[in-house]
Amino acid sequence: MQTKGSPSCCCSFEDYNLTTEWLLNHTSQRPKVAVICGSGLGLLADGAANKQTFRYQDIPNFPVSTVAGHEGCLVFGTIEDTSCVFMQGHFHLYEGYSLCQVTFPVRIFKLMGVETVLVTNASGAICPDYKVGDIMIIKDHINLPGFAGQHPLFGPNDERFGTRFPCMSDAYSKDLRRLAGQVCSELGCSGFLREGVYCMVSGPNFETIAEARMLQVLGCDSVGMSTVPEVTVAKHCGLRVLGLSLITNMVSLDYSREEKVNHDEVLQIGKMRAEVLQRVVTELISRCSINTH
Ligand SMILES: O=P(O)(O)O[C@H]1O[C@H](CO)[C@@H](O)[C@H]1O
Ligand code: HPA
Repeated sequence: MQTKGSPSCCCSFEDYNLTTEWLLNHTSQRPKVAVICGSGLGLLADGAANKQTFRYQDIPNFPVSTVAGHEGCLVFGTIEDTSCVFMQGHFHLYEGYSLCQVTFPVRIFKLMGVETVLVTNASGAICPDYKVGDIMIIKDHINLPGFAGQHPLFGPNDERFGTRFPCMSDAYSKDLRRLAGQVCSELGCSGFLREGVYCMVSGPNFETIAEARMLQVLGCDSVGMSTVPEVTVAKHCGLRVLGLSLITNMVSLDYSREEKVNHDEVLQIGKMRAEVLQRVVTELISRCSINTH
């Protein structure tokens, strides 16, 4: 496999197979649900039992995490009867990885037998009604880097994973969104629960005010630097997807606003909401298997 910075797909089917075989030989878990933990949200794995952890650097072909708040561990475990795998830390374009590398784990999960992917992230609110600490069920997304030619499915299509032209109008499972809404209200989160449109930007800088205003005009409710590539690849290979975004900051839409966003603040809000998010994720997973596609 090529290293950082490749423009289009740099992973062959053999690369995916080798990593899958390695993992299947090193764990007896056969996960049905994968959870991708966003910035500061690695604690989501704490709800699992019978945990077995691998550091990314020890897994053949796996990229490594380079950003604070991303532990860089793959954790297998069980929640009730459901076997799961948690990515404590995911990868970003701004780290210098190609989108093929960013999405590499998703295809590994598919080959391991995963059926459902739960993506989580930290994002900034564009919608002025949102508040810091809100949990947003992702209803839809805008792939801004994709418009500029940065797309994880660029290059020859491998039909073993999916079709050349995947449909994205139902990227986020309606059933799972409904279930997430139910679980959140049962756990007392209705007061800070939202549903909205997430927009991916490449980062690593946070938005200028003019950019933020543009995103608002485009219909975005929140903005972040991840998730969309993983969801696109997951949907391409037939996985069902649920996305939860934690609103960690308000994006400045106004030149008179003095606050400046920074990554430490993002991680701090992650810590503040980690426990409640963990309960939501654990409950969702325990109910996932009894809910069909
Ligand atoms: O999307 P995740 O990785 O959760 O994190 C978000 O927070 C980081 C910026 O603080 C960026 O990585 C952005 O994408
Ligand atoms: N912008 C982009 N990415 C982010 C933000 C933001 O305000 N907050 C967390 N990730």
